[in-house]
Amino acid sequence: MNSRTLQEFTPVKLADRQAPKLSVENLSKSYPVRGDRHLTVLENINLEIFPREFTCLVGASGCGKSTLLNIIAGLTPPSTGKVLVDGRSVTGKPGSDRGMVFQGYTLYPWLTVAQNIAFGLQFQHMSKSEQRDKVSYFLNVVGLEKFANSYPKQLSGGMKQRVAIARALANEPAVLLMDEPFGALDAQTKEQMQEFLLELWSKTHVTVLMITHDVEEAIYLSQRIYVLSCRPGRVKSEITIDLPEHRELDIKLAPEFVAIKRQVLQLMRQE
Ligand SMILES: Nc1ncnc2c1ncn2[C@@H]1O[C@H](COP(=O)(O)OP(=O)(O)OP(=O)(O)O)[C@@H](O)[C@H]1O
Repeated sequence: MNSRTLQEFTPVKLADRQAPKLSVENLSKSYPVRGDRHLTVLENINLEIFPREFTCLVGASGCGKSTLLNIIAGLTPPSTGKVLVDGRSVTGKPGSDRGMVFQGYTLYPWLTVAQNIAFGLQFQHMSKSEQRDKVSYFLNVVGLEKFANSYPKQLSGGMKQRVAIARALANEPAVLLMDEPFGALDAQTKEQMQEFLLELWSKTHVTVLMITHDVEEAIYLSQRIYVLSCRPGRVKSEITIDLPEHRELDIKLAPEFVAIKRQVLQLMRQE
């Protein structure tokens, strides 16, 4: 395989931060409402996401999280401000720089698991054998080798999201954007997927920006959390999650975890 392998990724301590991988600068979004009035959904948002960091954006329902992620992905235009990946302004749909995983299952039902993962690769200059190598590599990464020839309808919800994550990772995005990827899963599968995602991140150290309204999920997965205020959505607080990088699910019961959860919930309740 020509592309880098997962083993080549090594974690970077927050203290050794490089230039941000993704920045959002002075971004606002308004929608026209009746007459000549406007509804401001996002106001003057500034974010920096650093290489190999897992960052979550939390906020109450309706505060503009999906709108912000869709703007970063290029699916919705901002009213003002800009989004930069590696210092370059980005426009247009998600591509090789920004991979996207949505809450709903977005696999192509007529394609097998392997074909779904390969989907984006056909648009890259890559030979068939390179594509095959890459697909089997990412099938292995998400633990679905035995399901390569299955169709999405034969998979559970958690497995479908693993395929969606593998498809996004196969394009080697600079940043992986995730919009409530486990929102549709039952509580037990959700925890299994959180464990899976954290393990995957510790192997790949891919740069992730994920939105969720589940505070526990955000703390468990992230190194840093941005808390959004509501109406309009503004960055209310930035919290560094000072927990060990290797986390078991039981950490959710640890006093230091509960203290961070209390802090974040209090910030959200003040809305
Ligand atoms: N196309 C649109 N036109 C007008 N208002 C919109 C449009 N899209 C979103 N909004 C408004 O923007 C606000 C933020 O919506 P958004 O879906 O981004 O919030 P959210 O934080 O992701 O919510 P949730 O957690 O419930 O998914 C809402 O008040 C919504 O009604």
